[in-house]
Amino acid sequence: MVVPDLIPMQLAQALLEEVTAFNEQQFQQAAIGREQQQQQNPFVRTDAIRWLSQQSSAQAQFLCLMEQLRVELNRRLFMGLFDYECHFAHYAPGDFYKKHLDAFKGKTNRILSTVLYLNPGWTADDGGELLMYEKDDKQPFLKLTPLFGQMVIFLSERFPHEVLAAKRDRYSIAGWFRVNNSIGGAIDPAR
Ligand SMILES: O=C(O)CCC(=O)C(=O)O
Ligand SMILES: [Fe+2]
Repeated sequence: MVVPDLIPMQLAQALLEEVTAFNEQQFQQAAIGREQQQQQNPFVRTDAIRWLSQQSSAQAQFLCLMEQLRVELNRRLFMGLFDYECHFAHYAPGDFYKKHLDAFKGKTNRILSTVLYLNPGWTADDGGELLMYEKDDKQPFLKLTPLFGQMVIFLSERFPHEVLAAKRDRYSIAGWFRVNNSIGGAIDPAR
């Protein structure tokens, strides 16, 4: 699902101002894999991330809206979503994220992926598209320009996707609605 304006434009603007004001030390190099198996792999992805928290009113407002969406998805679609985690992402010119799934069946608590784009004045010529694939297809069924304020929402286990390199700095908030897999003393999600 692609939604052009899920959140108020003023809030998207405030989030953009925050993400562009962070310096390099306030980002971390993005990794792949879960918890202890986490590793950095510059052949797979080269973006930098920073997890959202209640540290600013814009972040708190965004998390609050996503909480409302979680409750509504559970109410109307019985998705059993337990929580939501998300991070800012900065792709410098040339950065990419190769084709991947956000979750693997039976090995995940991530159910629904969301990406909010924070790139005013982005044109087709800037690159940085999100390519979405059906299972084993070689050709994407969707090539999405990361337009300001636009959010894409998709099933984490279902759609492989990739981020093409861009000519400009590319900003977004990537997030995941998760289920609670805690069982027999093993707490999952961890936090
Ligand atoms: O930024 C995007 O368009 C997608 C990012 C992504 O696939 C991820 O962070 O898992
Ligand atoms: Fe992804």
